[in-house]
Amino acid sequence: MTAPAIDTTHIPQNFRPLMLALARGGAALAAVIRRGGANLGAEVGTNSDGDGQKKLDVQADALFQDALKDAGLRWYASEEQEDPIPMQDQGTMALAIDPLDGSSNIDTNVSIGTIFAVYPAEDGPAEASFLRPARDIIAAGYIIYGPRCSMMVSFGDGTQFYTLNPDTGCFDVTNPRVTLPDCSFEFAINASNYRHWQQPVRAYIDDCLAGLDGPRERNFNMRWIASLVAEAHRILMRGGIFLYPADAREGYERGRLRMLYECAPIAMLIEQAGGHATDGALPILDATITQLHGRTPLIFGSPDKVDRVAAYHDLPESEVSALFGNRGLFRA
Ligand SMILES: O=P(O)(O)OC[C@H]1O[C@](O)(COP(=O)(O)O)[C@@H](O)[C@@H]1O
Ligand SMILES: [Mg+2]
Ligand SMILES: [Mg+2]
Repeated sequence: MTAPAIDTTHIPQNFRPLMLALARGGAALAAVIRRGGANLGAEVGTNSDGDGQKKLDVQADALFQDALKDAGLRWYASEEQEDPIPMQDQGTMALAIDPLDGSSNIDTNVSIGTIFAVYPAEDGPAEASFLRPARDIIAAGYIIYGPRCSMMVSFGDGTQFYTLNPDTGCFDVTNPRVTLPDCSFEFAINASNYRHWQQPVRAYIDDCLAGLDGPRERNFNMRWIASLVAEAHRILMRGGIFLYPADAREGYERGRLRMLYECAPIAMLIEQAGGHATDGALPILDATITQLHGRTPLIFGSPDKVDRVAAYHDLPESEVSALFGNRGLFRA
């Protein structure tokens, strides 16, 4: 007897067909990535949002669309497709997916991933299933293709952690309930955009960079992988904070990351593990999704760190502009 694609012990019954299909798709994509070659990182076009599409972006999209064809989905919405694809007339769920996240890392053999969000399918056009309060999300997850292939998934009752066993092809349970630890003083942000950031974000990063000599009175370390899945995985493993804020570049007024299939699912995984995820001020999941490919600023990680960023947004301009000001009075 062949092993199932994922240990379903902790997976609610109604999600099992979907999770088995996603696990089969993830294991198949992991094998493609492991094999490499075949110009997987070659630019082959642009998606609806004007982003360059790599060969592996397109291949991953086709692979998941095929893997999910009998998984009980009514709609499949992808970063790589302008409009949602109808799947099964009787499907009860609608899935949004970033089939390949971190695609600038394909050629460099750095961790990349897949992110997915699941909503109940509603009657009417596809938009009725996807354009809605983000809190309507019923499941979220990512698969990380790194030195190990792992999956994090939440069905609204904690965040579950699985790792693919390459000998059996099954995602085994690594931890059925992940708690975001708070033992890290690492921040992740693309610091090359410093001059484009708004003042509260600059003030937050200035204070981290000042280390022992600044208001935080401790040294910080920095990471930037340019792969949201890999950053989220590190933060779920050991804490810290990630920021992709809005900035002054044209087209970045709402940051870079997409609400439907990047930010909302990562926010659910982080919240369900005890962390916070905001747009700088408000929880990501308290927002309404208004566009299929719409963006939002995203800040997530350990609650005290994320809340500190929100507090900086509430400070008067004079306070965030001053080098340190009275910001040492914040304790977190
Ligand atoms: O190059 P930048 O601006 O730092 O952006 C990096 C971000 O872009 C992304 O790669 C976007 O995802 P895609 O690869 O799915 O387009 C994120 O994973 C990452 O956080
Ligand atoms: Mg992405
Ligand atoms: Mg992508």
